[in-house]
Amino acid sequence: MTLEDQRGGRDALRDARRVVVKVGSALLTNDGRGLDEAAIGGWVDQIAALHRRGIEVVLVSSGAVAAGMVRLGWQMRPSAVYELQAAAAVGQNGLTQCYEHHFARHDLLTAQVLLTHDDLSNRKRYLNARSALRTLVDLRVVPVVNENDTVVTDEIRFGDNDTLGALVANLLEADALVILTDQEGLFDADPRHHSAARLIHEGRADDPSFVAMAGGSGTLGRGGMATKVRAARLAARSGACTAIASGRQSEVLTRLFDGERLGTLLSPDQAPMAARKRWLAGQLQVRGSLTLDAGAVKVLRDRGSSLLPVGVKAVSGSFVRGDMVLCIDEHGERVAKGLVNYGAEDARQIQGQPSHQIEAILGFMEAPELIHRDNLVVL
Ligand SMILES: Nc1ncnc2c1ncn2[C@@H]1O[C@H](COP(=O)(O)OP(=O)(O)O)[C@@H](O)[C@H]1O
Ligand SMILES: N[C@@H](CCC(=O)OP(=O)(O)O)C(=O)O
Repeated sequence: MTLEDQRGGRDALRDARRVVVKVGSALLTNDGRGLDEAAIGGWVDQIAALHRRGIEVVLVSSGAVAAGMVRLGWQMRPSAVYELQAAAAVGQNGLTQCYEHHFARHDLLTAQVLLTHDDLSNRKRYLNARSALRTLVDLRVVPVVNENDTVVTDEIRFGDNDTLGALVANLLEADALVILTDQEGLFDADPRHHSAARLIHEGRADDPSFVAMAGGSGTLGRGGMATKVRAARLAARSGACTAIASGRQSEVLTRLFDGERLGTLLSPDQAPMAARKRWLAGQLQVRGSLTLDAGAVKVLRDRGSSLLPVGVKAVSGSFVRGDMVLCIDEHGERVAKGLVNYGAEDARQIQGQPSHQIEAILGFMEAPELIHRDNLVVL
């Protein structure tokens, strides 16, 4: 990797506007039990500082099981999935309270968002989660995301919130994913077992040699570095770079976003916008098509605008909200592809109408656009 590449990678963090910060269990708990409230307060202070700089932050936080164990008076982390789920359900309240308390010191509101991996692969729920998170972020609220542990089993068993962090970065097309853990970053071997292990400073997210270096966790049943490297690959698909760093380093977040060379930075192999568009285009099968009038074709192509119902002349196919549809011009030529906000029946009713009429026609309004520009790829 050239010096130029290294600088470029760190610049991506310095220029980031929307970021996902994932705080792992290994870090949140001192000894695998209970929350390290003072440390949480420190990360909250840094996130608040990023907020003041105008950076939008979504937090993905583990720690529910650990907090629940303390509340229930359990000394040992249970191995039965149903007990882990019970602990997570009890502990999630403590986790939420802790974040709420610390963010309130900075006059910031938090929102609890519990998701499963399935929510993010189902198209409709994907769009719902996306619009809810975006609205929260626009309202300057800090979403605190965790796995919905009472309805999943695999994730709680493998303790992997790294993947969830990457999926949220994809969902929001974040510029960066920061994974805070108990190690300084990715080493060329597990530093717990190899004292001579060396820190990887920068690399490509899809470099296969990193997968070989990354081992499991020190603690039974957690993802370790392997899930972090995989998360970096996943995040790169929508153009996000991933930083893996120690949450114990002072001012780690603010320093990373100042462009300081901390931890490991894994970058996408494509320019973020190209990666983002390719990711969107490759998402799904096309389920239908919208025929656009000449004015809509022009604003989509020239200005990258959203598609409003007023610019649609015909709707074909049967699709539901969240499906991918093709936009064509009046001669049948392909113009764009995107995730549609309304199902085919509703789209037929609102085609050609101004957005302020949507509610009167359908009795509800999901969004003023038929396809939001962020969900649209011009072909
Ligand atoms: N190559 C590696 N570099 C750094 N840490 C590694 C590596 N391979 C395995 N690990 C282990 O991964 C652990 C961090 O993962 P994990 O315990 O799942 O943390 P978290 O709860 O923050 O997700 C480290 O404590 C370390 O023992
Ligand atoms: N969702 C669970 C476990 C998630 C978890 O531990 O993930 P990780 O931080 O990646 O090791 C919790 O909040 O305790």
